[in-house]
Amino acid sequence: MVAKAPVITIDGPSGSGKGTLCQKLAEKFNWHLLDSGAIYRVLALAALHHNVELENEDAVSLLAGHLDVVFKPTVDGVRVFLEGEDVSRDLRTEETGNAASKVAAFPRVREALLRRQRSFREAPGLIADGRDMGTVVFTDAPVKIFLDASAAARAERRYKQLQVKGFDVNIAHLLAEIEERDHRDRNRPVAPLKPADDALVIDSTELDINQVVEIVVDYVNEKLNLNKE
Ligand SMILES: Nc1ncnc2c1ncn2[C@@H]1O[C@H](COP(=O)(O)OP(=O)(O)O)[C@@H](O)[C@H]1O
Ligand SMILES: Nc1ccn([C@H]2C[C@H](O)[C@@H](COP(=O)(O)OP(=O)(O)O)O2)c(=O)n1
Repeated sequence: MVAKAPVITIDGPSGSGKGTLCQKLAEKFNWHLLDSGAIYRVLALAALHHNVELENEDAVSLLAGHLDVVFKPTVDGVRVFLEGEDVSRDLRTEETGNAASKVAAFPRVREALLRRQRSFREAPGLIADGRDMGTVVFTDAPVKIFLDASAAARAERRYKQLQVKGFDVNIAHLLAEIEERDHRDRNRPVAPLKPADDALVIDSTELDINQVVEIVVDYVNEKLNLNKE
């Protein structure tokens, strides 16, 4: 039997730094990258484009099974196309994040997206970013990380990030949205946001991104014996 490619799962709440960490790990190890949140975000946009109500589980799971999404790496990062249209900018708003969190609460939607997410697992390895990467999608991953930070720190990070991108944002509003999304993601009955039993939990509230990367790279090297070949 051919051994499956290794996976490093990075789960955690919004603004904890998952995307930034995953990008750096993918570059360092030259592994593939799965941004599972982007798939839920694209699905939410598809529902809006097709006038499908976010509360309609039947219709949204049907859309999930037929989602026409393409991730195109460019020099400025990955661009995302929904049915041929570049939706990269719409994808990153808090409204889209919130809508994604709503459709992601449906069990049949999650089921419909499982195979698509697992298809990203290819040699030499995969860095998987999300909420349930270590608990549901890649339970056999040899390295699992749960990245956390206080809600206030995460709202401030998101505020700066969106401001730089030219979005008109309000920090109190962002904090309220992050708390609402956390609550929904952590309390849904299927695949709730929580650390896997075998995950290393890192609280990044007082750490900068380079410190987080260093902790994770040391842990990966130890777990996968990358330095001992
Ligand atoms: N440890 C950290 N300290 C300060 N800022 C961070 C840290 N990690 C990430 N950031 C910044 O916070 C913002 C949100 O990070 P991101 O990786 O998009 O989080 P997530 O994918 O978990 O939502 C980005 O602008 C990123 O540069
Ligand atoms: N594996 C995943 C990834 C995202 N989701 C849902 C829940 C999240 O609130 C939304 C958006 O996720 P995303 O990772 O893009 O959001 P952040 O960048 O962390 O703000 O999608 C999920 O349920 N399971």
